[in-house]
Amino acid sequence: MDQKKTEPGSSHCNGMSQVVLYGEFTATDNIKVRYSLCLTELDLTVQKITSATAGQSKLVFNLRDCIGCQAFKGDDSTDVGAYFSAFFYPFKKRWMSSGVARQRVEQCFRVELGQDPFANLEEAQQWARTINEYSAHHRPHREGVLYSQVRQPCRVMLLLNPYSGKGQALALFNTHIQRMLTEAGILYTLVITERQNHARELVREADLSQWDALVIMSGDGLLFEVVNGLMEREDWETAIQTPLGILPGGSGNALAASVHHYAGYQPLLSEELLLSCGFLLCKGLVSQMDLVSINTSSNQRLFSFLSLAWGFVADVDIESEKYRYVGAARFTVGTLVRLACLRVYQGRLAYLPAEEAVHPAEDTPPLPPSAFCASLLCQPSKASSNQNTFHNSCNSNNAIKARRGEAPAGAPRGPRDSLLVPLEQPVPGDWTVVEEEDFVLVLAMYQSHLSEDMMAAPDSTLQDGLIHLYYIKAGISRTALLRLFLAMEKGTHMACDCPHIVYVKVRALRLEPLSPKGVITVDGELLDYGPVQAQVHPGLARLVCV
Ligand SMILES: Nc1ncnc2c1ncn2[C@@H]1O[C@H](COP(=O)(O)OP(=O)(O)OP(=O)(O)O)[C@@H](O)[C@H]1O
Repeated sequence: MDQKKTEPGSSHCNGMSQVVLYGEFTATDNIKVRYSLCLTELDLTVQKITSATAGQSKLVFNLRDCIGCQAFKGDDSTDVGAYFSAFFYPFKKRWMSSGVARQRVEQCFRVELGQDPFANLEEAQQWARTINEYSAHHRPHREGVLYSQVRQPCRVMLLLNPYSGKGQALALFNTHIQRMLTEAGILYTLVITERQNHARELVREADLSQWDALVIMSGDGLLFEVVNGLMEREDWETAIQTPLGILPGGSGNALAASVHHYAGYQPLLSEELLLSCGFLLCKGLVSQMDLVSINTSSNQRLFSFLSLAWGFVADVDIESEKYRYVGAARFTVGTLVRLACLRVYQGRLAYLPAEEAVHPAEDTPPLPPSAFCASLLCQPSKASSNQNTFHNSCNSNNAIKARRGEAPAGAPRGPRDSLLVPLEQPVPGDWTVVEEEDFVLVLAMYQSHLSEDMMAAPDSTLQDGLIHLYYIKAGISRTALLRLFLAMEKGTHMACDCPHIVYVKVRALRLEPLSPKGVITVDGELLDYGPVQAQVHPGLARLVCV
């Protein structure tokens, strides 16, 4: 919101863009207070014109900051006037601290052109309609990013994990998000998850034609469930195109922080980040998002939107679960604890450098269900050779389905991993095999943030078709490692000139841990420990963002 002085009695707008609507209305609580309103394609200028206050500052609201405008009749049936309210969330200086954050500003006016209540309501509706129309026009121009708009009026399934973060997601929804959705005219159904995998099962079976977006208010773990639930559907190709939205309610909130960062805003934490993500959701712009397929030797195939981690980062993520009550600070506590007992992890790492790869988008036709089954699921499992009845019947059912050209029940589907060969075979010749076998961590990122305050991959964007691979070689001192993690807050860790950290942009990778025990995480969730390989699939999903 800008504040500009104007000449007494002046009623013209900024003079920069064409005036779309002009009108004079009163305050809602005092009809003696009059305002002139001037709407252009870019902003709404509000100026008090009451004689006693003439010459006061005028307020200019940028329509880019507007999430909605509504017209309505007053509660009093004898009132012939009508009303309209516009809802803005401009960046404003924080109270008692530096920096800016989005803050809510409502502008409500009373319309009384004459004694005809219908004419008054029509005028209010015209203002609301026009403000909504021009607010929706604003689309950022970012190279290589194509935005579309969520269908209007928008119907959203909002999935909320009540136990995520410090267990306050529902309270935060009630205090911060509910009102915003109403202001933006978004129709939503709130689903509170009851158990692990509830969201995954729900989206696997849901009639997606009922929803224009699936929004997750939780940590990254619940979105991971939703992505994989969508990819397990027979119609995965269209299902995964359902726009996804993220509202930070967890402790990591890496995707939410990344989305906020991609919009070009200063870093925000906690409720301020939530308000920013709520605002982006209400604006409803959608862009493509890369997914990475993760394949394990235990025949797991998963789709990941955030990260694959082994070593220090994965250990901190899992071990710090017990400090959940401190919220986002759990990672700091976990990092300090693990630093105190720093470990070296043995393994082999290989990758396909980005410049070597044929762009996977040009080379990834959908995987025929039978081909997938042949390559991954129908290999005899240890369980089946142990005469496990459930697995035997399951495998034979799957084999029958494979012969019929159907995918096995519950099997992840998705595009073919054209850059990968089976884990039992050596990596292709154009891959780079890392010489070292002793690591402190391996971290593959495909979003900028690892948590709200850790910008692990500052160069990453939503749809760059890249995996940003970092590894830290053994031999790094505790102090140097701590310095790297502190620099990660601003994404300046590569400027630390640490000889132990390596960063490469890749399209696929393989990791074979040699240490008998360890932790591998995907999007912060535990993966079966063992050899794993991954390939990026550019723009496979869609995300509400700017
Ligand atoms: N009602 C529930 N009860 C128990 N677990 C749940 C429930 N709903 C979801 N989950 C699971 O809880 C796990 C953690 O969820 P989520 O990632 O949303 O929160 P978080 O761990 O606090 O956040 P972050 O990933 O940002 O740290 C996920 O594996 C999810 O499947």
